[in-house]
Amino acid sequence: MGAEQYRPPLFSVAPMMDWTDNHYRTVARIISKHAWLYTEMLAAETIVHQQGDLIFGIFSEQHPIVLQIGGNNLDSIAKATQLANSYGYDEINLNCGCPSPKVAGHGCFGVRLMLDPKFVGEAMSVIAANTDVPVSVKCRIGLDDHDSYNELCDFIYKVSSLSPTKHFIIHSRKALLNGISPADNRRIPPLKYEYYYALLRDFPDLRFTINGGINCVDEVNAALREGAHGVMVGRAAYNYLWNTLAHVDTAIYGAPSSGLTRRQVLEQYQIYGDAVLGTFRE
Ligand SMILES: Cc1cc2nc3c(=O)[nH]c(=O)nc-3n(C[C@H](O)[C@H](O)[C@H](O)COP(=O)(O)O)c2cc1C
Repeated sequence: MGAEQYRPPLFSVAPMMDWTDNHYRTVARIISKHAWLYTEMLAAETIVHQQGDLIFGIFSEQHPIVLQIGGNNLDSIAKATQLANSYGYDEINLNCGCPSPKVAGHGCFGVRLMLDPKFVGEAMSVIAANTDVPVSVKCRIGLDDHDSYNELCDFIYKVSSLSPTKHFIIHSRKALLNGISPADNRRIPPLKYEYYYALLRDFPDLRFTINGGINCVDEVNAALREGAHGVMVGRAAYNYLWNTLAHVDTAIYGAPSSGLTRRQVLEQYQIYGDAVLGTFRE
């Protein structure tokens, strides 16, 4: 699909390990019908090992929903994508941004993949060959000393020319692989939105979602007015779930909001909870 036909989500909730799980996504979807929801990163090897409901675990209607895969083994990535097919994800995303020592350290994937754009191109081609839905990459603007705008352009250029990837989500700070914690890696390296906006200018045929430090619907709208193709919100969509999501449908999509009160949201979540409990045999 060419980028001209492909429209990235205007608003999305970021993948967040242990946070954007099935339960979070269920509540988020009750509040907003339009926000795109990303799963936590699921390692390709884990998907292949566990297979099926245990790992994907979508019990409620959560569309539009994007599966984020992590990994560096092409066979596992291919198999994980095939296994995901019957769960009807709306897009498949590859994690090229995680700095955690387990992932980018001895796992050698996550943000470490930014050093090997050729491999990312191959991985994205493998994902695209095994799914019918659009594919995307979520990355940082660089890592350690590899933090020049030229290096970021080189990554985007190679991945997009070697694969059908037309959509990149840019967490607009670099990662530091010097042993600082993942939480500090979301706080210490400064945000450089100028890199993001330069990509919009320099790659007009691609689509870019901005991410990092965007904390409320007003700031989402401001980024869209600046020309962002899409805006992804992470921590604020979790820590201030109601404030962030209750107004998204009207403010961003111009659609009626769910109009539900907090109590009604909780009641609907309870119905879902009861349905899940009903699936367990005593
Ligand atoms: C608890 C937590 C877990 C995260 N897990 C992931 C993940 O699995 N995959 C990923 O690409 N990013 C992950 N991130 C990073 C977010 O997706 C996002 O890029 C980052 O928080 C910056 O956006 P924000 O400033 O809006 O929070 C995680 C962030 C947090 C806070």
